[in-house]
Amino acid sequence: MSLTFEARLAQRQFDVELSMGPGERVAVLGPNGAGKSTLLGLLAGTLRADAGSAALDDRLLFDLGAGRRRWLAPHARGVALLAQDALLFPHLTVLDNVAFGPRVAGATKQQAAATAERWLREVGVSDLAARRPGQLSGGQAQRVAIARALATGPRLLLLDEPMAALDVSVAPLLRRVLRRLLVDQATIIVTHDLLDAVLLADRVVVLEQGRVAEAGPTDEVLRHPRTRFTARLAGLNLVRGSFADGAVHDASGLVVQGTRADPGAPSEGEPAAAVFAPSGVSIFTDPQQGSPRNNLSVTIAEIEPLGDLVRVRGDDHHGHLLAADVTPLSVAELDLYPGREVTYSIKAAGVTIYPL
Ligand SMILES: Nc1ncnc2c1ncn2[C@@H]1O[C@H](COP(=O)(O)OP(=O)(O)OP(=O)(O)O)[C@@H](O)[C@H]1O
Repeated sequence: MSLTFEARLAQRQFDVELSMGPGERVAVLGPNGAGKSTLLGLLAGTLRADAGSAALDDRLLFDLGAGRRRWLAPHARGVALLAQDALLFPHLTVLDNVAFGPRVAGATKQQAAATAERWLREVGVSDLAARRPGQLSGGQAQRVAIARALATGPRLLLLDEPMAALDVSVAPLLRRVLRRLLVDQATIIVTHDLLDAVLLADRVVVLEQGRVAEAGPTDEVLRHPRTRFTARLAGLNLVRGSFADGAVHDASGLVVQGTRADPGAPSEGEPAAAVFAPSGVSIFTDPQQGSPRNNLSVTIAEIEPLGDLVRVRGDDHHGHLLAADVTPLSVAELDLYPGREVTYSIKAAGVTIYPL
C-alpha cells in the first residue's frame, strides 16, 4: 500500500501534503487544533476537502476542486479508523462486533466468525467473545476495537490517540499489542505521546496550524527538531535563528554558541537551530564570565520533579522557556525558587547546531 494525499480545507485552515510508502507507519504529532483529526477525517471520508486529491495505491479516494468532484464513500476506501473510544455496537457480542466488517464485505457467517476468532486471539481477548461491550473494561474494549479494525483487512489503518482514553496502567500492554500487529500494516497514528511515535512509527509528521511543520524518520526528527513543539516533546531546548561566527543568533539578539552537526552544517547567514539537552545546563546564582560557555540570564518560571531530578524552566527574556535538569540537592543548595534570577551555563560542546 502506498498513499498520496494533498488536501485543503479553508474552514479549518488546513493545507497538508503527505505520502507514505508500502507498509509504512507514520505518527502524526502536533499541538491542540493543529489539524491531526482533520487529516484522519479527510482520509477516512468523514470530512470533505475543498480541493485536493488522495489515492491508496490505484484506488482514488477523492479528487476535488474546480471541475473535479470525484469522491469515494467511506466504506469503499479500505481505510479503517480506530477512535479514542472503542465505539463498539452495544447490542452485539464481542465476536459479532469483530465479525461485522468481514460480513458486510461479503464473507459467509462461518468465514466471518472464523476471521473474528482469529483477530480476537491476536489481541488476546478470545475469552471475551461472548460478552457484550457493556461488560468490558476500557482496555478490553479498545483491544476488541483493534481486532474489529484489522478484521476488515484495511489497506490503511488510522489510529486516533488509541491510548488516550485508557488508564496509564493499561496503555503499555495495548502498545505492545499494537507494536506486534502493526508490522507491515500501513498505519497513521495520531498521538500526543512521544512513546507511541518511538515504538509504533517509522516516521513522524508534525502538524502546526494546519500545515506540516516538520517530517522525517522518528529518530532524526527527535535528534534534530525544527519546531519548539517537537523540541519540547523530545525533551530538548531549541533556539532558532541564523548562523554566524559559530553561533545561532535569534531575532531578539540571543546568541548561542555551539558545535555544528556533521554532516549538514549550516553556512554563514543560513537559518539554523541550536539544540541542547536540559542535562547539559548548569545553574549559577552569580553571573558567569568567559567562553566557551554560553551564559544566559533567566528568571526561574517553574520547578517540577522529573524522576530523580528536578526540571527548572527559566524564561530567558528572549521568548524561550529553557529547561535545566539538576539534582534536588542543587535546588536546595542554590536556593532556587520561581521568580529568582539565575544564570544558565551551557558548554558550546553541548550545543548542536544544524540548518533549518
Ligand atoms: N467541527 C468543526 N467545525 C469547525 N472547525 C473545526 C471543527 N473541528 C475542528 N475545527 C477546527 O479545525 C482546526 C483543526 O482541528 P483538529 O481537530 O483537526 O485538530 P487536532 O490537531 O486534532 O487537535 P486535538 O489535538 O485538540 O485533537 C482547529 O482550528 C479547530 O478549531
